[in-house]
Amino acid sequence: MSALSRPLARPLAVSLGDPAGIGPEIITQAWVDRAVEKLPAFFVVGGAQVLAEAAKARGLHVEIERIAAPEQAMEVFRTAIPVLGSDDAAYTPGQPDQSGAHLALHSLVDGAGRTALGEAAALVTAPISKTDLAMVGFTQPGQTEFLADACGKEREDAVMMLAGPSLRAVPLTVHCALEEVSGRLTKDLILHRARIVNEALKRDFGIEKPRIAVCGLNPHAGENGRFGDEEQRVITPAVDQLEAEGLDITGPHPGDALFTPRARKKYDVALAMYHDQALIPLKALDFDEGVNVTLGLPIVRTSPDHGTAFDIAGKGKADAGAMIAALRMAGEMAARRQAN
Ligand SMILES: NC(=O)c1ccc[n+]([C@@H]2O[C@H](COP(=O)([O-])OP(=O)(O)OC[C@H]3O[C@@H](n4cnc5c(N)ncnc54)[C@H](O)[C@@H]3O)[C@@H](O)[C@H]2O)c1
Ligand SMILES: N[C@H](C(=O)O)[C@H](O)COP(=O)(O)O
Repeated sequence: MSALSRPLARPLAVSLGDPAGIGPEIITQAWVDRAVEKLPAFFVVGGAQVLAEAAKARGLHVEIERIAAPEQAMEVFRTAIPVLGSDDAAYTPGQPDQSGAHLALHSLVDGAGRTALGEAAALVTAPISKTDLAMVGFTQPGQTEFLADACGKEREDAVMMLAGPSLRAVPLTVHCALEEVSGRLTKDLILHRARIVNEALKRDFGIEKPRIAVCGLNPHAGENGRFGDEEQRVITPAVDQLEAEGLDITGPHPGDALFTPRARKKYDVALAMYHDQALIPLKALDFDEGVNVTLGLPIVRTSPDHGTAFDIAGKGKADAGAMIAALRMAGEMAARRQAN
């Protein structure tokens, strides 16, 4: 048995996400599919009643068992969904409220804390609503920044990557208004995040020499300065420096041309300049299998690429594929770290 196929010594922690979203139903679906999908053992932090009702609404027959400590999940997972902690809320699919937001926040905080303490092999977060969490005291733009804070890292160190079967893409700037992107895009930011991506693809994905392709910001990568100068002023100097450091990196490439099927064969990851430049191609290609993974942290964290989907919650329509992919990827990354 290779080190990577050895079972994980600890379970994954799964945070519930907003209980009014599709998180609870796709978690229960993933548990039902655990054997077919060969998923590692996981426990959910809080929400036993929410999970039971979400499963029922989806027509799933699941057992739910409260556990007192994460290690109990390894055994319990075979026969029931292990749930740690007694936090709960009413199940009101599609109708988020403050008590649900409190539950989502507690689940995230506790799951992250336990993973950082080594009680779980990785953290898999179900989707939260940033708007609703902000109403109960969540101050960060998203879970990525929350986890940087929780792990005692700088915000710049936590790098969002979206990964699916067809593409890996990193937005170098993330949750900010489009008009702020140019100002936030500095040479230092590109250098810092590209180095983190390079190391993480080696360490967590086993890619010996990652091939990195960098997008321009402007149409046609600026068309030699006719449509903007960020390529000449900021992006090209950063790419040149990274190349001189020994990274296998090219660009800036026109952002549209970089996502054609032919171009995608030539790199392992695309560095995009802003959120939608990375997430539109990823979600267009791989929505039902896309994973949001945070690079650069001491813990492994993944999440499905979609949001709370309040419009379909509780209706039996939510596809659990991205959650299953997030659980699988977290298990593989944790196994790789366990082996090294
Ligand atoms: N990982 C996360 O925590 C995460 C990711 C993205 C968005 N969000 C949050 O979710 C909320 C809603 O965001 P949004 O509307 O932009 O995106 P969304 O992904 O929730 O929904 C977009 C569309 O895709 C559909 N959809 C989403 N997931 C699906 C699934 N598994 N199966 C079938 N259809 C699915 C929805 O019904 C909707 O029509 C926002 O508050 C946002 O901040 C959270
Ligand atoms: N930008 C992410 C997406 O659309 O998939 C999403 O908002 C999640 O971000 P956090 O993981 O930082 O919450």
